[in-house]
Amino acid sequence: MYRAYTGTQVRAAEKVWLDSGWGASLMRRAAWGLAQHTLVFLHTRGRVYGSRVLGLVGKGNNGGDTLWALSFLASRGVAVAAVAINTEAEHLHADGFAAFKRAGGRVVNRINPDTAVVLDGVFGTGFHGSFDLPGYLADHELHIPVGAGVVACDIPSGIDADTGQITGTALAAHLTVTFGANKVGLLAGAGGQHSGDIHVVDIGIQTTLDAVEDPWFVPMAADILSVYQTPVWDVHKYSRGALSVCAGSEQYPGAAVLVVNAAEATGVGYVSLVADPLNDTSVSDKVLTANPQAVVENQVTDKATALVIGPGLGDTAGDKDSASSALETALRRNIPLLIDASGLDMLDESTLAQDLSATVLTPHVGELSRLIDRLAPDLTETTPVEQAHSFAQRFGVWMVLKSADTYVFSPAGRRAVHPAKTSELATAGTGDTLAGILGAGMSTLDPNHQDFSDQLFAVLAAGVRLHSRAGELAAADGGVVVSTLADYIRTAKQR
Ligand SMILES: NC(=O)C1=CN([C@@H]2O[C@H](COP(=O)(O)OP(=O)(O)OC[C@H]3O[C@@H](n4cnc5c(N)ncnc54)[C@H](O)[C@@H]3O)[C@@H](O)[C@H]2O)[C@@H](O)CC1
Repeated sequence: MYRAYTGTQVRAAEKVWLDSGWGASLMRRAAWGLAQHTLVFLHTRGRVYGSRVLGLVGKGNNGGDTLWALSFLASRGVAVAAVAINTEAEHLHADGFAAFKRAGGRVVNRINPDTAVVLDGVFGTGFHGSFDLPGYLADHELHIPVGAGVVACDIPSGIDADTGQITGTALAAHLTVTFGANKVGLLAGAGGQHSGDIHVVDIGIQTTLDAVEDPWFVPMAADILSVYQTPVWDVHKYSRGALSVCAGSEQYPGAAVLVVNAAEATGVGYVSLVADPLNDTSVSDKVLTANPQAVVENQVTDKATALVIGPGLGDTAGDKDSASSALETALRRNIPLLIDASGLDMLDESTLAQDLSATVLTPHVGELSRLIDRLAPDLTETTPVEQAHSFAQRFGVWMVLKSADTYVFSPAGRRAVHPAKTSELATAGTGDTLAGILGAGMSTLDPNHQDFSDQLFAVLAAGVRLHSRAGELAAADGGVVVSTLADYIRTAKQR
């Protein structure tokens, strides 16, 4: 996993250096990095010498970076110009503007149609509230040529660097050159859809960022390998994880099939479906047809090392009794427990008062909202991401929030974000698949291990990445069909 930071955290880290007189150096390093990446970008799109680059420049330090970068580009034979946005030229960053003019830069109020690259340097991490940059450009007849590339300085203007929210509108960048570290606003929410390729420029504040106690973590492909790889040779079926699954009903038998298929594809030693075969075989027949190796048991047995409960559960009295007993057993035995979908409706004050340090809730945004209405109506946070973070800490429970992006929150407030990679996973049944993947990973953990919390965090974040990677592979292969997603899990584990 790599670390990403909120804009606020990066600004705080920068301040340490600014207060000791390093401001000008930091800006020059940032601008140098922006210029170098812009040169490479120009090169891939055609020529550098004689090409035109125009800066959209605001009055703050983000504009200052951009003006300095334009001055560096001019020294490589690029024709540079700038438009002052939402301010007058005399209010632009003084040193940056002086360097820009020394380099032969011109302030203009039209965009030359031959412009190859537009640098977006209107707002950076100092942005707050709302701004409509595309609207501003249209109002001032500043038309970005159709073929021009857009390179954002630090962050596309108008994105909240803490959250990725865009309250107004923003220009979508082909490339964002960001400073110090990757920012959550470039990865999450709408911000993630506007930042294009991201390049991080080291401006010399790394030691300060390393000391930040609550960064965000972002899972990578390498985490799938390290967490979900096939174990060493001296294992047996139970030590590889024995997952109990309490899912499916006469009405929704497919949910249980999807959970079990995904768990098997992820790699688990033993899967047991909790069902009463004497009562109703509609679920167990389907699970056994798809997975003959699965076992049907009428309770969570002592062999189980984790339980997934909730997907597709029915609402008959028998279904509810069986699910309550499974939930109670898992909590009493303190095995890792994943509660999804209708299982979330089983939570009440008394469940939430128990030790939930090995329990993971996996709501989507609608389910989270219902959970909060029912069990924490006094939460003051307003966005689902903040609410899930707060809910996890209040009740000492793990949360995996499923939205376009997926978020992981630990009871101690540790947090990970997996940015949306494909919208193809927004389809019924993918949540059941995720539950199966995470359940398989959780079944290998021992809640009494001293590193359990770190291990569970890694299992959840890497599992979310694995699920997404499977979706990406399926999408590239013609589209996600949930019943075959498990096949792509196997492939995703190997790459
Ligand atoms: N000072 C330094 O040494 C460094 C600065 N850096 C750059 O500085 C940027 C941050 O610079 P600033 O703090 O000057 O802030 P910005 O350049 O992001 O914003 C500039 C101005 O816009 C105003 N503003 C904010 N929201 C607005 C809105 N909705 N409508 C209209 N005006 C609005 C702010 O009040 C501020 O005066 C970073 O993103 C980065 O590009 C980095 O290069 C690192 C080093």
